[in-house]
Amino acid sequence: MTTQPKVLISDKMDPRAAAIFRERGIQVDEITGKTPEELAAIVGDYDGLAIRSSTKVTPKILAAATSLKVVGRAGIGVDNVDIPAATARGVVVMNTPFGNSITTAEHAIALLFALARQLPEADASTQAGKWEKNRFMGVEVTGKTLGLIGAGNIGSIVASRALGLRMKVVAFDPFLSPERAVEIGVEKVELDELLRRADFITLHTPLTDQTRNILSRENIAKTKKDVRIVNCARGGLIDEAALKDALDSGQIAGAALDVFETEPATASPLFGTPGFISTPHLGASTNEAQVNVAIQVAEQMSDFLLLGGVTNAINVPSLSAEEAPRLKPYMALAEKLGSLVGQLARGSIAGLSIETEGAAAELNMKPITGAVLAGYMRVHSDTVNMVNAPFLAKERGLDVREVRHDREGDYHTLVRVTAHTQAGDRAVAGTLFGNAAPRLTELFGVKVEADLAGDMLYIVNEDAPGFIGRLGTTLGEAGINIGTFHLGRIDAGGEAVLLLSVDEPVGAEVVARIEQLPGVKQVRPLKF
Ligand SMILES: NC(=O)c1ccc[n+]([C@@H]2O[C@H](COP(=O)([O-])OP(=O)(O)OC[C@H]3O[C@@H](n4cnc5c(N)ncnc54)[C@H](O)[C@@H]3O)[C@@H](O)[C@H]2O)c1
Ligand SMILES: O=C(O)[C@H](O)COP(=O)(O)O
Repeated sequence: MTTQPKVLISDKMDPRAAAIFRERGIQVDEITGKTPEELAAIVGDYDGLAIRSSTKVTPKILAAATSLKVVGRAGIGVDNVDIPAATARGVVVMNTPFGNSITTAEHAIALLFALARQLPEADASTQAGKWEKNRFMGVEVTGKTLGLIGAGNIGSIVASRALGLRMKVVAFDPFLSPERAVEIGVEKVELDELLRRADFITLHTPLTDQTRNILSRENIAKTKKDVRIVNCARGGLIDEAALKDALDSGQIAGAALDVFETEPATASPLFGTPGFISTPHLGASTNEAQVNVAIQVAEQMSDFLLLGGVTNAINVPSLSAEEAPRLKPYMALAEKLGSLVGQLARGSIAGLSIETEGAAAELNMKPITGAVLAGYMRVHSDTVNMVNAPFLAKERGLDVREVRHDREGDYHTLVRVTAHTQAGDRAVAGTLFGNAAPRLTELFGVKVEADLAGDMLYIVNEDAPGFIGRLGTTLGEAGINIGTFHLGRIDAGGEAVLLLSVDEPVGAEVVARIEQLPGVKQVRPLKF
């Protein structure tokens, strides 16, 4: 007799989630508001953990969750889940990528109006018995320019609403294709131009290494005087101290934050600053959105626990039980190649071609393509997964081609990913050693043999004597240990490509020092 799976709902969720679990024969407990220690003490009993943003699924919680098979996030952001730790423990992490997008976009628009007309201050003043009609002079939004940082699901909905308000929308998003920009009615611009032109700025990116502090002190200083800023995405996208200084100095006219660097934000230097508005991470808090995400997460988790079906998983591909063992190493290879292309991309990529050769050509290509796209797009968005990556690629106008070759090549099995850019085609390829271990074999026309794992460093330099010694000294002086070293070149004395694995990330300062070495053309830290 099979035992009934057990799910713990550890954050406040619409009751429909628990009802669905029960209807499907899953035991469910709703225990919310626990400290990490209290959660660690009880989580070991459960096969599934259903959460929103309050529960932090840390390595400690995962270590205590000895029966856990799936974490279901009723919402979008999974930055409260340690994905590598969950993956290492074989725990599937799934989210509901679209259920609360409209609601969050509407909150951004609500905050935009609240800033434009100083609604919270006017309300407080009126209810305090003052009738300060002359104190609150607002601005119209009609005809104003909205700067959208991040034009994904939520950003594009915000754009549609802003266009309806007769605003002009300019967007900065490296993944936004020119065609998609036209489709959603925005003008694609670089960040500096957005900062210079926008009367209102709204942020809709995940928090990644690239987006952290995207509104830094330096960038806030580049904004148009009297700009108004809205953040309903993630704390950490804006330098909060710099925001406070810009409000105090009058550089910016207002700022509305739904999300904070540290949450719950029960104290902040921003509180009480004139022109500052805040809400306690309410972006997704409407009845409609909470019903959507609760139903969706409970259905997805039940399908997984009862039937093995995988939908909207962040860390595993959707696969049938028969295909899984053969495809698994290929998907690891494909994801690494996609990630390599994404991390080394310069400028906009119009399309990707994915080719298979030898044994790989006999397999179902869809999961391989999904893994390439997930690796490629995850560099910029932690919400991309195997299931939604192909959909998002299509939506954003990325031309994806799959080619299966019958020919025999140098390797018994090969996957090649070619990025089509304005500057030409750039290809990377890899094979499986022992049918299991992913190995890079070709990097932009240069033959290499390298694992893609952990922290790495990519360097292009002029092939000349003495360089490797100077590079070793520079890394050594920075206390960075080299793990493996792979060198490839087309011709002696021409251009050489180096791929190093290093024991710790190479920071911006060390990268700058390497860039100063004679003959160096490009340096890029990579992470796999
Ligand atoms: N406040 C809330 O309650 C609430 C609710 C839902 C979602 N969110 C957050 O909103 C954010 C956006 O969600 P989404 O569903 O639109 O995600 P999404 O993945 O659909 O869109 C994110 C967009 O950001 C872009 N992007 C990535 N890196 C960028 C960079 N360096 N510069 C500019 N753009 C970049 C991506 O290309 C993508 O188009 C997420 O962080 C999510 O967690 C907050
Ligand atoms: O990423 C999300 O979906 C939002 O931040 C919503 O978070 P919440 O579920 O805690 O409201």
